[in-house]
Amino acid sequence: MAVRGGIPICFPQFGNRGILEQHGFARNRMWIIDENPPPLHPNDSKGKSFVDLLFTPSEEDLKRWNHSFEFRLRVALDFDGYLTMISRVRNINCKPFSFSIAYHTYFSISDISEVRVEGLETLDYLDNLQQKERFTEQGDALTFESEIDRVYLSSEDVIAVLDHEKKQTFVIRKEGLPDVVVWNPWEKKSRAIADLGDEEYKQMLCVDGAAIENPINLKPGEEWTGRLELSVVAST
Ligand SMILES: O=P(O)(O)OC[C@H]1O[C@@H](O)[C@H](O)[C@@H](O)[C@@H]1O
Repeated sequence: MAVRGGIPICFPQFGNRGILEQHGFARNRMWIIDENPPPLHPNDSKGKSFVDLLFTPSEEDLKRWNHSFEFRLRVALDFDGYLTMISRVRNINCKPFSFSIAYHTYFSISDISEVRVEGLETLDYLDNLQQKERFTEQGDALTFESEIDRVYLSSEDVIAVLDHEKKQTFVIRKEGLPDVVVWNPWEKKSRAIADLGDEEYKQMLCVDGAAIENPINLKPGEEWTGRLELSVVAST
């Protein structure tokens, strides 16, 4: 089962890079509201509407991935339309563990042929369509003419998804998330995905802030923080 839209959290595994189900279990679990989370910086609350969520592994999860953790997620929206998602993962066990994470962000776009992505030029990437082999991107912004499923490595922290037809640009700002996944299933794979209409690939593009190539290591008691901020600006 997958969540086909919004921003599913892939954790503690990305894709099939591990022993767990595709993209890990966090996206298919119930998170609870965290009434009293450890404080964040005051700027993360000021002028924002937000909710704090908490996910801890069930007995069943622990049988398959034997690491106790607390995953806190703040989802905040401010008056200017900035959406911020702050993840805090704490190791509450007595042994270290490592994990991967991706904010699997589905952007709604006018038409895949009208969109380009800036910020990934000249980077190395792992191509999931070619056994995760490593390639280097050319100097141009990314445009789309066929299926794409890549993990771009160690990018700058600002990526832009420009939509010519809608005359708008999604701006992705990320911290603690060095990698960027770009995914569009295109026509053939869309037909095989039960919860995606045959033509819906044209109106979607996933661009995820992620930490995949180098998993994050947490010693007992340590906490990792990652943040993703999305905004939409008018463009020509
Ligand atoms: O169908 P799922 O599990 O939501 O995954 C969708 C896609 O997610 C992408 O992030 C992966 O790179 C693709 O390989 C995968 O097909």
